[in-house]
Amino acid sequence: MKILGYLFVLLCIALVLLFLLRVVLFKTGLIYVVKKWWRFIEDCFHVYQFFKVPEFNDGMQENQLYRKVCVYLNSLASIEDSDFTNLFTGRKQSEIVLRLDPNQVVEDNFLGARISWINEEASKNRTFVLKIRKADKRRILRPYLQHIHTVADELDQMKKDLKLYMNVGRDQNGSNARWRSVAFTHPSTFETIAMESDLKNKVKYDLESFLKAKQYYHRLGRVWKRSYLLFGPSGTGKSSFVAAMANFLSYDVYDLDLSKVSDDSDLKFLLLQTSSKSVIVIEDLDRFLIEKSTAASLSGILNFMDGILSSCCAEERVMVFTMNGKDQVDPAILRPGRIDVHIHFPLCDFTAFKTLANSCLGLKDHKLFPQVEEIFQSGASLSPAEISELMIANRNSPSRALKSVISALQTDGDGRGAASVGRRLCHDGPRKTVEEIGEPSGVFCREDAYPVKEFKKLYGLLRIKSNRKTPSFDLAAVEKDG
Ligand SMILES: Nc1ncnc2c1ncn2[C@@H]1O[C@H](COP(=O)(O)OP(=O)(O)OP(=O)(O)O)[C@@H](O)[C@H]1O
Ligand SMILES: [Mg+2]
Repeated sequence: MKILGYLFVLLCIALVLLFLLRVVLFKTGLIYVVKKWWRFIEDCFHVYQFFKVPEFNDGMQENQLYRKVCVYLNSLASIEDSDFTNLFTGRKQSEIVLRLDPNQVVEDNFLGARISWINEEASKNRTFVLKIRKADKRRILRPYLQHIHTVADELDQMKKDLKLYMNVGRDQNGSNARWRSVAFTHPSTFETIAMESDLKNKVKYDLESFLKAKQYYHRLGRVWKRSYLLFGPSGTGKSSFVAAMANFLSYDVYDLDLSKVSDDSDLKFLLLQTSSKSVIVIEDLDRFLIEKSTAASLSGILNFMDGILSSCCAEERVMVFTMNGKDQVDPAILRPGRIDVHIHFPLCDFTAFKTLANSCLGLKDHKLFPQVEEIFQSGASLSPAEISELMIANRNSPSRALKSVISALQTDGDGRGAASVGRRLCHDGPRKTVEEIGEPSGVFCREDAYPVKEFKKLYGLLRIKSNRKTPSFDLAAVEKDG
Protein backbone atom coordinates (compact mmCIF):
# COMPACT_ATOMS: atom_id res chain seq x y z
CA MET A 1 0.00 0.00 0.00
CA LYS A 2 2.88 2.30 0.98
CA ILE A 3 4.65 1.51 -2.32
CA LEU A 4 1.54 2.44 -4.25
CA GLY A 5 1.40 5.72 -2.34
CA TYR A 6 5.06 6.47 -3.26
CA LEU A 7 4.37 5.58 -6.90
CA PHE A 8 1.43 7.91 -6.96
CA VAL A 9 3.48 10.76 -5.50
CA LEU A 10 6.27 10.07 -8.03
CA LEU A 11 3.77 10.08 -10.86
CA CYS A 12 2.37 13.39 -9.71
CA ILE A 13 5.87 14.89 -9.46
CA ALA A 14 6.72 13.57 -12.96
CA LEU A 15 3.54 15.07 -14.39
CA VAL A 16 4.24 18.43 -12.76
CA LEU A 17 7.84 18.38 -14.06
CA LEU A 18 6.64 17.51 -17.55
CA PHE A 19 4.13 20.31 -17.41
CA LEU A 20 6.80 22.78 -16.24
CA LEU A 21 9.18 21.57 -18.97
CA ARG A 22 6.50 22.10 -21.57
CA VAL A 23 5.78 25.60 -20.26
CA VAL A 24 9.51 26.47 -20.29
CA LEU A 25 10.01 25.03 -23.81
CA PHE A 26 7.09 26.89 -25.31
CA LYS A 27 7.39 30.14 -23.37
CA THR A 28 11.09 30.56 -24.12
CA GLY A 29 10.93 29.25 -27.68
CA LEU A 30 13.42 26.51 -26.80
CA ILE A 31 11.01 24.11 -28.45
CA TYR A 32 12.34 25.28 -31.84
CA VAL A 33 15.88 24.34 -30.83
CA VAL A 34 14.64 20.93 -29.73
CA LYS A 35 12.77 20.48 -33.03
CA LYS A 36 15.89 21.41 -34.98
CA TRP A 37 17.98 18.86 -33.07
CA TRP A 38 15.33 16.24 -33.50
CA ARG A 39 15.26 16.85 -37.24
CA PHE A 40 19.03 16.67 -37.37
CA ILE A 41 18.99 13.30 -35.63
CA GLU A 42 16.15 12.10 -37.88
CA ASP A 43 18.06 13.19 -40.99
CA CYS A 44 20.94 10.92 -40.00
CA PHE A 45 18.68 7.93 -40.55
CA HIS A 46 17.50 8.92 -44.04
CA VAL A 47 19.12 9.26 -47.41
CA TYR A 48 18.24 12.44 -49.25
CA GLN A 49 18.36 13.53 -52.82
CA PHE A 50 18.79 17.14 -53.91
CA PHE A 51 17.44 18.88 -56.99
CA LYS A 52 18.59 22.31 -58.01
CA VAL A 53 16.33 24.80 -59.74
CA PRO A 54 18.60 27.63 -60.91
CA GLU A 55 17.17 31.02 -61.87
CA PHE A 56 18.88 31.01 -65.29
CA ASN A 57 19.77 28.23 -67.69
CA ASP A 58 23.15 27.84 -69.42
CA GLY A 59 22.18 30.32 -72.11
CA MET A 60 21.32 32.86 -69.38
CA GLN A 61 17.64 32.62 -70.20
CA GLU A 62 15.19 32.75 -67.34
CA ASN A 63 14.18 29.38 -65.97
CA GLN A 64 10.39 29.47 -65.76
CA LEU A 65 10.39 26.73 -63.15
CA TYR A 66 12.42 28.93 -60.81
CA ARG A 67 9.79 31.65 -61.07
CA LYS A 68 6.99 29.19 -60.43
CA VAL A 69 8.74 27.67 -57.42
CA CYS A 70 9.28 31.19 -56.09
CA VAL A 71 5.58 32.04 -56.44
CA TYR A 72 4.62 28.73 -54.88
CA LEU A 73 6.97 28.94 -51.89
CA ASN A 74 5.99 32.52 -51.14
CA SER A 75 2.39 31.35 -50.87
CA LEU A 76 3.13 28.61 -48.31
CA ALA A 77 1.99 29.20 -44.74
CA SER A 78 5.21 27.58 -43.50
CA ILE A 79 7.21 30.52 -44.85
CA GLU A 80 6.28 32.24 -41.59
CA ASP A 81 8.28 29.61 -39.71
CA SER A 82 11.58 30.30 -41.45
CA ASP A 83 14.06 32.31 -39.38
CA PHE A 84 14.16 35.28 -41.76
CA THR A 85 11.31 36.47 -43.91
CA ASN A 86 10.93 39.73 -45.82
CA LEU A 87 7.75 41.74 -45.46
CA PHE A 88 6.39 43.85 -48.30
CA THR A 89 3.18 45.71 -48.94
CA GLY A 90 1.06 43.95 -51.52
CA ARG A 91 -0.98 45.35 -54.37
CA LYS A 92 -3.51 46.74 -51.92
CA GLN A 93 -2.15 49.18 -49.35
CA SER A 94 -3.47 47.10 -46.47
CA GLU A 95 -2.02 43.85 -47.79
CA ILE A 96 1.27 42.50 -46.40
CA VAL A 97 3.10 39.78 -48.26
CA LEU A 98 5.95 37.55 -47.12
CA ARG A 99 9.01 36.80 -49.23
CA LEU A 100 11.61 34.21 -48.43
CA ASP A 101 15.03 35.56 -47.46
CA PRO A 102 18.21 34.14 -49.06
CA ASN A 103 19.61 30.92 -47.62
CA GLN A 104 16.49 30.12 -45.66
CA VAL A 105 14.71 26.80 -45.48
CA VAL A 106 11.00 26.28 -46.06
CA GLU A 107 9.25 23.06 -45.20
CA ASP A 108 6.41 21.63 -47.24
CA ASN A 109 4.29 18.50 -47.05
CA PHE A 110 2.99 16.65 -50.06
CA LEU A 111 1.15 13.32 -50.09
CA GLY A 112 2.49 12.59 -46.60
CA ALA A 113 6.12 13.25 -47.52
CA ARG A 114 8.22 15.99 -45.94
CA ILE A 115 10.01 18.24 -48.40
CA SER A 116 12.48 21.07 -47.78
CA TRP A 117 13.40 23.95 -50.03
CA ILE A 118 16.55 25.97 -49.54
CA ASN A 119 16.77 29.40 -51.11
CA GLU A 120 20.47 29.47 -52.02
CA GLU A 121 22.02 32.73 -53.06
CA ALA A 122 25.70 33.00 -53.92
CA SER A 123 27.07 36.13 -55.62
CA LYS A 124 24.49 36.75 -58.39
CA ASN A 125 23.33 33.16 -58.78
CA ARG A 126 20.08 32.25 -57.15
CA THR A 127 18.93 28.68 -56.91
CA PHE A 128 16.20 26.79 -55.13
CA VAL A 129 17.34 23.45 -53.81
CA LEU A 130 14.74 20.78 -53.32
CA LYS A 131 15.59 18.25 -50.62
CA ILE A 132 13.56 15.10 -50.71
CA ARG A 133 13.96 11.65 -49.15
CA LYS A 134 15.18 9.10 -51.68
CA ALA A 135 12.50 6.73 -50.47
CA ASP A 136 9.80 9.26 -51.41
CA LYS A 137 11.29 10.44 -54.67
CA ARG A 138 9.73 7.94 -57.04
CA ARG A 139 6.31 8.37 -55.49
CA ILE A 140 6.02 12.11 -55.22
CA LEU A 141 8.53 14.00 -57.35
CA ARG A 142 6.50 14.21 -60.57
CA PRO A 143 3.12 14.92 -58.99
CA TYR A 144 4.76 17.43 -56.67
CA LEU A 145 6.32 19.41 -59.53
CA GLN A 146 2.99 19.27 -61.34
CA HIS A 147 1.31 20.55 -58.19
CA ILE A 148 3.74 23.50 -58.07
CA HIS A 149 2.94 24.31 -61.71
CA THR A 150 -0.80 24.28 -61.07
CA VAL A 151 -0.69 26.32 -57.88
CA ALA A 152 1.69 28.91 -59.35
CA ASP A 153 -0.52 29.28 -62.44
CA GLU A 154 -3.59 29.75 -60.29
CA LEU A 155 -1.82 32.35 -58.14
CA ASP A 156 -0.59 34.20 -61.22
CA GLN A 157 -4.11 34.25 -62.55
CA MET A 158 -5.46 35.65 -59.28
CA LYS A 159 -2.84 38.36 -59.01
CA LYS A 160 -3.19 39.47 -62.59
CA ASP A 161 -4.65 42.95 -63.10
CA LEU A 162 -7.92 42.47 -64.89
CA LYS A 163 -8.67 44.33 -68.08
CA LEU A 164 -11.84 45.56 -69.68
CA TYR A 165 -11.72 45.44 -73.46
CA MET A 166 -14.12 47.43 -75.61
CA ASN A 167 -14.43 47.12 -79.37
CA VAL A 168 -13.90 50.20 -81.48
CA GLY A 169 -15.19 50.47 -85.04
CA ARG A 170 -13.03 50.05 -88.11
CA ASP A 171 -10.87 53.10 -88.85
CA GLN A 172 -11.01 55.13 -92.07
CA ASN A 173 -8.61 52.79 -93.85
CA GLY A 174 -11.16 50.06 -93.34
CA SER A 175 -8.78 47.98 -91.25
CA ASN A 176 -10.41 45.48 -88.97
CA ALA A 177 -11.92 46.53 -85.68
CA ARG A 178 -9.74 46.32 -82.63
CA TRP A 179 -10.21 45.89 -78.93
CA ARG A 180 -9.08 48.74 -76.69
CA SER A 181 -8.45 48.01 -73.05
CA VAL A 182 -8.61 49.81 -69.73
CA ALA A 183 -8.04 48.46 -66.21
CA PHE A 184 -11.07 46.56 -64.97
CA THR A 185 -11.69 47.69 -61.41
CA HIS A 186 -15.42 47.12 -60.96
CA PRO A 187 -15.89 46.40 -57.24
CA SER A 188 -18.92 44.13 -57.65
CA THR A 189 -18.65 40.66 -56.10
CA PHE A 190 -21.17 37.90 -55.48
CA GLU A 191 -21.31 39.08 -51.88
CA THR A 192 -22.46 42.58 -52.87
CA ILE A 193 -25.26 41.34 -55.16
CA ALA A 194 -28.68 40.97 -53.55
CA MET A 195 -29.86 37.62 -54.85
CA GLU A 196 -31.19 34.40 -53.38
CA SER A 197 -28.15 32.78 -51.78
CA ASP A 198 -29.16 29.38 -53.14
CA LEU A 199 -29.09 30.66 -56.71
CA LYS A 200 -25.85 32.54 -56.09
CA ASN A 201 -24.20 29.37 -54.78
CA LYS A 202 -25.42 27.45 -57.80
CA VAL A 203 -23.83 29.97 -60.14
CA LYS A 204 -20.58 29.87 -58.17
CA TYR A 205 -20.58 26.08 -58.24
CA ASP A 206 -21.36 26.12 -61.96
CA LEU A 207 -18.43 28.44 -62.66
CA GLU A 208 -16.07 26.44 -60.49
CA SER A 209 -16.98 23.15 -62.12
CA PHE A 210 -16.62 24.79 -65.54
CA LEU A 211 -13.06 25.78 -64.66
CA LYS A 212 -12.17 22.21 -63.79
CA ALA A 213 -13.87 20.60 -66.77
CA LYS A 214 -11.36 20.96 -69.62
CA GLN A 215 -10.93 17.22 -70.17
CA TYR A 216 -14.66 16.68 -69.88
CA TYR A 217 -15.54 19.23 -72.56
CA HIS A 218 -12.89 17.84 -74.88
CA ARG A 219 -14.12 14.30 -74.41
CA LEU A 220 -17.60 15.49 -75.42
CA GLY A 221 -16.17 17.25 -78.46
CA ARG A 222 -17.36 20.60 -77.18
CA VAL A 223 -15.65 23.97 -77.11
CA TRP A 224 -14.58 24.65 -73.54
CA LYS A 225 -16.87 27.58 -72.93
CA ARG A 226 -19.95 28.25 -70.90
CA SER A 227 -22.63 30.75 -71.74
CA TYR A 228 -25.11 32.52 -69.54
CA LEU A 229 -28.19 34.56 -70.26
CA LEU A 230 -29.04 37.15 -67.63
CA PHE A 231 -32.50 38.53 -68.16
CA GLY A 232 -34.79 40.77 -66.19
CA PRO A 233 -36.00 44.35 -65.88
CA SER A 234 -33.69 47.30 -65.85
CA GLY A 235 -31.74 47.94 -62.66
CA THR A 236 -31.94 44.41 -61.31
CA GLY A 237 -28.19 43.84 -61.25
CA LYS A 238 -27.38 42.08 -64.53
CA SER A 239 -24.35 44.20 -65.40
CA SER A 240 -23.15 44.12 -61.79
CA PHE A 241 -23.46 40.33 -61.89
CA VAL A 242 -21.26 40.13 -64.99
CA ALA A 243 -18.61 42.14 -63.13
CA ALA A 244 -18.99 39.84 -60.11
CA MET A 245 -18.48 36.80 -62.37
CA ALA A 246 -15.32 38.30 -63.88
CA ASN A 247 -13.97 39.13 -60.42
CA PHE A 248 -14.82 35.66 -59.16
CA LEU A 249 -13.03 33.99 -62.07
CA SER A 250 -10.26 36.63 -62.31
CA TYR A 251 -10.98 36.82 -66.03
CA ASP A 252 -10.61 39.81 -68.34
CA VAL A 253 -13.84 41.21 -69.74
CA TYR A 254 -14.54 41.76 -73.44
CA ASP A 255 -17.57 44.04 -73.68
CA LEU A 256 -18.84 43.72 -77.25
CA ASP A 257 -20.81 46.68 -78.54
CA LEU A 258 -22.81 45.30 -81.46
CA SER A 259 -23.53 48.79 -82.82
CA LYS A 260 -19.81 49.16 -83.60
CA VAL A 261 -19.61 45.92 -85.55
CA SER A 262 -19.67 46.57 -89.29
CA ASP A 263 -20.49 43.08 -90.59
CA ASP A 264 -20.32 39.37 -89.79
CA SER A 265 -16.66 39.07 -90.70
CA ASP A 266 -15.91 41.91 -88.32
CA LEU A 267 -17.68 39.97 -85.59
CA LYS A 268 -15.65 36.85 -86.39
CA PHE A 269 -12.47 38.87 -86.32
CA LEU A 270 -13.33 40.31 -82.90
CA LEU A 271 -14.02 36.86 -81.50
CA LEU A 272 -10.72 35.56 -82.86
CA GLN A 273 -8.94 38.39 -81.11
CA THR A 274 -10.24 37.57 -77.67
CA SER A 275 -7.94 35.67 -75.37
CA SER A 276 -8.67 32.63 -73.24
CA LYS A 277 -9.66 33.04 -69.60
CA SER A 278 -12.03 35.85 -70.41
CA VAL A 279 -15.66 36.81 -70.05
CA ILE A 280 -17.20 37.98 -73.32
CA VAL A 281 -20.29 40.09 -72.78
CA ILE A 282 -23.00 41.35 -75.07
CA GLU A 283 -25.27 43.69 -73.13
CA ASP A 284 -28.88 44.29 -74.17
CA LEU A 285 -28.81 41.65 -76.90
CA ASP A 286 -32.62 41.78 -77.18
CA ARG A 287 -32.53 45.47 -78.05
CA PHE A 288 -30.03 44.95 -80.89
CA LEU A 289 -32.07 42.09 -82.28
CA ILE A 290 -35.44 43.84 -82.02
CA GLU A 291 -34.30 47.24 -83.22
CA LYS A 292 -31.95 45.66 -85.77
CA SER A 293 -29.42 48.28 -84.73
CA THR A 294 -26.41 46.17 -85.59
CA ALA A 295 -24.87 45.45 -88.97
CA ALA A 296 -24.21 41.85 -87.92
CA SER A 297 -26.78 39.32 -89.16
CA LEU A 298 -28.66 36.91 -86.92
CA SER A 299 -26.63 34.00 -88.24
CA GLY A 300 -23.43 35.94 -87.57
CA ILE A 301 -24.54 36.47 -83.98
CA LEU A 302 -25.54 32.82 -83.61
CA ASN A 303 -22.10 31.69 -84.83
CA PHE A 304 -20.52 34.09 -82.41
CA MET A 305 -22.59 32.69 -79.56
CA ASP A 306 -21.65 29.14 -80.45
CA GLY A 307 -18.02 30.20 -80.33
CA ILE A 308 -16.99 27.69 -82.99
CA LEU A 309 -14.25 29.98 -84.18
CA SER A 310 -12.84 30.42 -80.74
CA SER A 311 -11.87 26.76 -80.61
CA CYS A 312 -9.08 27.35 -83.09
CA CYS A 313 -7.17 29.87 -80.99
CA ALA A 314 -8.17 29.94 -77.37
CA GLU A 315 -10.69 28.38 -75.06
CA GLU A 316 -11.80 28.65 -71.47
CA ARG A 317 -14.21 31.43 -72.04
CA VAL A 318 -17.41 32.48 -70.43
CA MET A 319 -19.97 34.24 -72.59
CA VAL A 320 -22.68 36.36 -71.03
CA PHE A 321 -25.66 37.91 -72.75
CA THR A 322 -28.00 40.29 -70.99
CA MET A 323 -31.57 41.04 -71.97
CA ASN A 324 -34.54 42.85 -70.50
CA GLY A 325 -36.91 40.19 -71.77
CA LYS A 326 -36.87 37.06 -73.83
CA ASP A 327 -40.17 36.89 -75.65
CA GLN A 328 -39.45 39.19 -78.57
CA VAL A 329 -36.17 37.50 -79.29
CA ASP A 330 -35.77 35.03 -82.15
CA PRO A 331 -36.26 31.51 -80.69
CA ALA A 332 -33.02 30.41 -82.41
CA ILE A 333 -31.11 32.50 -79.88
CA LEU A 334 -32.76 30.71 -76.99
CA ARG A 335 -32.84 27.19 -78.31
CA PRO A 336 -31.63 24.62 -75.77
CA GLY A 337 -27.92 24.02 -76.01
CA ARG A 338 -27.06 27.46 -77.30
CA ILE A 339 -27.00 29.26 -73.97
CA ASP A 340 -26.16 26.90 -71.12
CA VAL A 341 -27.67 28.72 -68.16
CA HIS A 342 -30.53 31.20 -68.03
CA ILE A 343 -30.70 33.34 -64.90
CA HIS A 344 -33.67 35.50 -64.13
CA PHE A 345 -33.13 38.82 -62.37
CA PRO A 346 -36.42 39.77 -60.73
CA LEU A 347 -37.51 43.00 -59.12
CA CYS A 348 -36.74 43.32 -55.44
CA ASP A 349 -38.51 41.05 -52.95
CA PHE A 350 -38.32 41.31 -49.18
CA THR A 351 -35.28 39.01 -48.92
CA ALA A 352 -33.36 41.08 -51.48
CA PHE A 353 -34.53 44.23 -49.70
CA LYS A 354 -33.01 42.95 -46.43
CA THR A 355 -29.71 42.21 -48.18
CA LEU A 356 -29.68 45.75 -49.58
CA ALA A 357 -30.60 47.25 -46.19
CA ASN A 358 -27.72 45.35 -44.65
CA SER A 359 -25.18 46.38 -47.27
CA CYS A 360 -26.32 49.99 -47.83
CA LEU A 361 -27.43 50.91 -44.30
CA GLY A 362 -25.80 48.28 -42.11
CA LEU A 363 -29.26 47.23 -40.89
CA LYS A 364 -29.91 43.63 -39.95
CA ASP A 365 -33.32 44.40 -38.49
CA HIS A 366 -35.52 47.44 -37.91
CA LYS A 367 -38.93 48.17 -36.49
CA LEU A 368 -40.11 49.21 -39.97
CA PHE A 369 -39.16 45.86 -41.54
CA PRO A 370 -42.59 44.23 -40.89
CA GLN A 371 -44.29 47.13 -42.66
CA VAL A 372 -41.93 46.80 -45.62
CA GLU A 373 -42.57 43.05 -45.73
CA GLU A 374 -46.32 43.65 -45.80
CA ILE A 375 -45.98 45.99 -48.76
CA PHE A 376 -43.88 43.46 -50.66
CA GLN A 377 -46.47 40.79 -49.87
CA SER A 378 -49.18 43.00 -51.34
CA GLY A 379 -47.33 42.77 -54.66
CA ALA A 380 -45.50 46.10 -54.75
CA SER A 381 -41.90 46.15 -55.83
CA LEU A 382 -39.16 48.28 -57.30
CA SER A 383 -35.86 47.33 -58.85
CA PRO A 384 -32.88 46.79 -56.53
CA ALA A 385 -31.24 49.79 -58.27
CA GLU A 386 -34.14 52.05 -57.28
CA ILE A 387 -34.23 50.78 -53.71
CA SER A 388 -30.48 50.95 -53.18
CA GLU A 389 -30.45 54.49 -54.66
CA LEU A 390 -32.95 55.60 -51.98
CA MET A 391 -30.98 53.91 -49.24
CA ILE A 392 -27.67 55.41 -50.34
CA ALA A 393 -29.21 58.91 -50.63
CA ASN A 394 -30.50 58.61 -47.05
CA ARG A 395 -27.71 56.54 -45.57
CA ASN A 396 -27.20 58.93 -42.64
CA SER A 397 -30.65 58.15 -41.31
CA PRO A 398 -31.74 54.51 -41.65
CA SER A 399 -35.30 55.30 -40.51
CA ARG A 400 -35.65 58.01 -43.11
CA ALA A 401 -34.18 55.68 -45.73
CA LEU A 402 -36.72 52.97 -44.89
CA LYS A 403 -39.59 55.45 -44.86
CA SER A 404 -38.57 56.72 -48.28
CA VAL A 405 -38.46 53.12 -49.57
CA ILE A 406 -41.93 52.47 -48.11
CA SER A 407 -43.36 55.61 -49.74
CA ALA A 408 -41.73 54.81 -53.07
CA LEU A 409 -43.09 51.26 -52.94
CA GLN A 410 -46.57 52.58 -52.13
CA THR A 411 -46.59 55.25 -54.82
CA ASP A 412 -44.46 53.80 -57.59
CA GLY A 413 -44.11 50.12 -56.90
CA ASP A 414 -47.80 49.24 -57.04
CA GLY A 415 -48.33 46.13 -59.02
CA ARG A 416 -44.78 45.85 -60.25
CA GLY A 417 -44.04 43.05 -57.90
CA ALA A 418 -47.28 41.24 -58.60
CA ALA A 419 -45.51 39.37 -61.33
CA SER A 420 -42.93 38.03 -58.94
CA VAL A 421 -45.65 36.94 -56.49
CA GLY A 422 -47.46 35.19 -59.32
CA ARG A 423 -44.23 33.70 -60.51
CA ARG A 424 -43.71 31.77 -57.34
CA LEU A 425 -47.18 30.29 -57.65
CA CYS A 426 -47.01 29.52 -61.33
CA HIS A 427 -46.14 25.94 -62.14
CA ASP A 428 -47.79 25.39 -65.45
CA GLY A 429 -47.28 27.10 -68.76
CA PRO A 430 -44.63 26.33 -71.31
CA ARG A 431 -41.64 24.61 -69.80
CA LYS A 432 -38.20 24.33 -71.26
CA THR A 433 -35.01 23.03 -69.81
CA VAL A 434 -31.86 24.85 -70.74
CA GLU A 435 -29.31 23.11 -68.64
CA GLU A 436 -26.81 20.48 -69.56
CA ILE A 437 -23.73 18.70 -68.21
CA GLY A 438 -25.48 17.60 -65.07
CA GLU A 439 -26.14 20.96 -63.47
CA PRO A 440 -29.54 22.27 -62.33
CA SER A 441 -32.12 22.74 -65.00
CA GLY A 442 -34.06 25.93 -65.54
CA VAL A 443 -37.83 25.72 -65.77
CA PHE A 444 -39.72 28.56 -67.36
CA CYS A 445 -43.20 29.94 -66.85
CA ARG A 446 -44.84 33.09 -68.05
CA GLU A 447 -47.10 35.63 -66.55
CA ASP A 448 -47.94 39.26 -66.90
CA ALA A 449 -45.59 41.99 -65.99
CA TYR A 450 -46.20 45.67 -65.66
CA PRO A 451 -44.50 48.62 -67.24
CA VAL A 452 -41.88 50.35 -65.16
CA LYS A 453 -43.04 53.82 -64.19
CA GLU A 454 -40.87 56.82 -63.75
CA PHE A 455 -40.42 57.25 -60.07
CA LYS A 456 -39.72 60.20 -57.92
CA LYS A 457 -37.42 60.05 -54.99
CA LEU A 458 -38.73 61.48 -51.79
CA TYR A 459 -35.63 62.78 -50.14
CA GLY A 460 -33.21 63.01 -53.03
CA LEU A 461 -34.27 65.73 -55.39
CA LEU A 462 -33.17 63.60 -58.27
CA ARG A 463 -35.56 61.86 -60.55
CA ILE A 464 -34.64 58.52 -61.92
CA LYS A 465 -36.04 57.68 -65.27
CA SER A 466 -36.34 54.03 -65.95
CA ASN A 467 -34.34 53.16 -69.04
CA ARG A 468 -36.52 50.24 -69.83
CA LYS A 469 -36.51 49.84 -73.53
CA THR A 470 -39.85 48.21 -74.27
CA PRO A 471 -43.07 49.49 -72.69
CA SER A 472 -44.36 46.16 -71.52
CA PHE A 473 -43.64 42.50 -72.01
CA ASP A 474 -44.06 39.18 -70.33
CA LEU A 475 -41.45 37.90 -67.97
CA ALA A 476 -40.02 34.45 -68.00
CA ALA A 477 -38.83 33.13 -64.73
CA VAL A 478 -36.34 30.49 -63.91
CA GLU A 479 -37.42 28.32 -61.08
CA LYS A 480 -34.58 26.57 -59.48
CA ASP A 481 -34.97 22.89 -58.99
CA GLY A 482 -34.42 21.25 -55.62
N1 LIG B 1 -29.44 42.68 -57.12
C1 LIG B 1 -28.70 43.76 -56.81
N2 LIG B 1 -27.91 43.76 -55.73
C2 LIG B 1 -27.17 44.82 -55.41
N3 LIG B 1 -27.16 45.96 -56.11
C3 LIG B 1 -27.92 46.02 -57.20
C4 LIG B 1 -28.73 44.92 -57.61
N4 LIG B 1 -29.38 45.28 -58.73
C5 LIG B 1 -28.99 46.53 -59.01
N5 LIG B 1 -28.12 46.98 -58.12
C6 LIG B 1 -27.45 48.29 -58.12
O1 LIG B 1 -28.14 49.09 -59.06
C7 LIG B 1 -27.27 49.67 -60.01
C8 LIG B 1 -27.65 49.26 -61.42
O2 LIG B 1 -27.48 47.87 -61.56
P1 LIG B 1 -27.10 47.19 -62.96
O3 LIG B 1 -26.50 48.19 -63.87
O4 LIG B 1 -26.27 45.99 -62.65
O5 LIG B 1 -28.52 46.77 -63.47
P2 LIG B 1 -28.90 46.12 -64.87
O6 LIG B 1 -29.81 44.99 -64.59
O7 LIG B 1 -27.67 45.83 -65.65
O8 LIG B 1 -29.72 47.28 -65.57
P3 LIG B 1 -29.93 47.54 -67.16
O9 LIG B 1 -30.81 46.45 -67.69
O10 LIG B 1 -30.59 48.86 -67.20
O11 LIG B 1 -28.56 47.54 -67.78
C9 LIG B 1 -25.86 49.24 -59.64
O12 LIG B 1 -25.22 50.31 -59.02
C10 LIG B 1 -26.04 48.11 -58.66
O13 LIG B 1 -25.10 48.21 -57.64
MG1 LIG C 1 -26.91 46.52 -67.49
